[in-house]
Amino acid sequence: MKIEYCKDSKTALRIMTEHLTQLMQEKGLEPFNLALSGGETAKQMFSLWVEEYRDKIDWNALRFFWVDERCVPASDSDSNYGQANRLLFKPLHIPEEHIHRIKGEKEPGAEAMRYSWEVKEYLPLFNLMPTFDCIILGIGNDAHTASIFPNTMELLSDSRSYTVSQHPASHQFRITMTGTLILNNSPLLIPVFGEDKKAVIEHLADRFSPSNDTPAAYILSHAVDATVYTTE
Ligand SMILES: O=C1O[C@H](COP(=O)(O)O)[C@@H](O)[C@H](O)[C@H]1O
Repeated sequence: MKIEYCKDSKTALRIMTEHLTQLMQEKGLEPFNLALSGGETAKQMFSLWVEEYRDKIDWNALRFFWVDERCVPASDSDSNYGQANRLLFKPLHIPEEHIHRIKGEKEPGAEAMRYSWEVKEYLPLFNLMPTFDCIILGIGNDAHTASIFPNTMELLSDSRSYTVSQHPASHQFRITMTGTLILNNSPLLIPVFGEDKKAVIEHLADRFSPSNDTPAAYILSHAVDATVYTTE
């Protein structure tokens, strides 16, 4: 695991995006299967991509999938897909057939199974499980990642690809990629910023242990190729 300390969040997102374009160039062949996260960090990233990367990324080569989704309709301001659609896909005219969304409006258990199948159908397999060309992960101020929270640690080693989770405070249902799929040989790019995350960031380099037993610590300790982009 590497940590890149940058002077501000925009610089961190630019360096992360250069890493993404390098991965795209290395793969060469289309399509490039990218899993997106949601939340505030993703909003900043989408705005930057539209402002500065409109002509610098081969958008047509990308196929978009999600790390997690809140179980709400796409029109809800909480929807991770809705946010990406408004801030990225519409401004860049991304074709609908390149977007593989999790349907947050459907019954969560059935949708988690359906999406696991959709991902399996489109992606190459590694260790009999789908593998993405890149996963952009987020980390919350409680050290959750994807929608795997400190009280749903069992989802880190769940053998399914996607399953149902629940936010510990709001009790909102979520559909999340499991730790097993996150760790299935995909490069992980992880932008993490903000005053409210300072305490989490301080522990990012620490190994997963009984005294550091958070979802983020588990993923970062087990990943073969993970880079965190943060501020000084
Ligand atoms: O709820 C979520 O939170 C995490 C972190 O989001 P942020 O707002 O702290 O940037 C995000 O990665 C995840 O996709 C989202 O559903």
